[in-house]
Amino acid sequence: MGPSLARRARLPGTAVRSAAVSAATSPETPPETSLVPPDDAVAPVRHPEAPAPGTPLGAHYDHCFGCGQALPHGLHLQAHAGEGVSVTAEFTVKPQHQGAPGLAHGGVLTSALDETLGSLNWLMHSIAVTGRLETDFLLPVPVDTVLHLDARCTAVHGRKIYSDAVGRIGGPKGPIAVRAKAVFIEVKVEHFIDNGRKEEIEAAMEDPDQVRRARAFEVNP
Ligand SMILES: CCCCCCCC(=O)SCCNC(=O)CCNC(=O)[C@H](O)C(C)(C)COP(=O)(O)OP(=O)(O)OC[C@H]1O[C@@H](n2cnc3c(N)ncnc32)[C@H](O)[C@@H]1OP(=O)(O)O
Repeated sequence: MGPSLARRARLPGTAVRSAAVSAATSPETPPETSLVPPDDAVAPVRHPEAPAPGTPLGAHYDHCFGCGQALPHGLHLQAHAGEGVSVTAEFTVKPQHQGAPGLAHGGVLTSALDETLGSLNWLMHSIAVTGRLETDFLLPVPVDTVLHLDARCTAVHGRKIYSDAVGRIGGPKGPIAVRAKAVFIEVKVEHFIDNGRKEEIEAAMEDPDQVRRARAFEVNP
């Protein structure tokens, strides 16, 4: 039998060293923004026309990796509006989401958290993108598991929207398998129009369904 992973000798050249130059402190890279809201941050405000608690939010864009139904390998995450600025969501881990054999890939779990956190913006009628997202992986998540996600916005400071989320397994009250904190940054719709690939932007803007067209960019009609 081979050595256990823990006992395996370190490969040549893989000794842990501290980086000589930190990308975060190089002149071109802005410093990391804290995930803790500053003291003068304000409470998030639920938009008066936000969907009532319990309402399914549906997919904001058919081709979204997180919630779209058009991608067979996507997460097909189903989110529901909660009280205040909160959402719940479910994501079932499928074989195409594996990292280690039979277990969900960590990046996929982070995507599920990102998508759930992103849908909070719909309740505030703001358009925002993920600026920073930090995930703690607490339990392995096997294939076929339903991940029960719960996200809430905690504070707003200028364009910065602070939020956190947990993902539980074994039921909505089960143990926390993953949790995340995030800062989303409010943007204008031009963020997508100017940066997205032309084909998809044009197709989304030509959608005759006004709500679907608006939701592709999470802009409330
Ligand atoms: C339609 C919705 C789909 C939802 C899908 C799920 C969510 C996603 O995955 S979105 C995709 C992933 N995210 C991205 O692609 C974003 C890429 N980044 C960018 O485009 C830009 O860096 C962007 C827009 C975040 C910020 O750029 P810019 O508008 O120039 O911001 P800038 O004026 O420098 O900063 C504004 C504030 O935000 C803060 N900030 C900027 N970037 C970040 C960041 N990455 N992390 C944390 N804070 C940040 C700044 O410190 C500043 O704070 P303060 O007002 O206190 O000084």
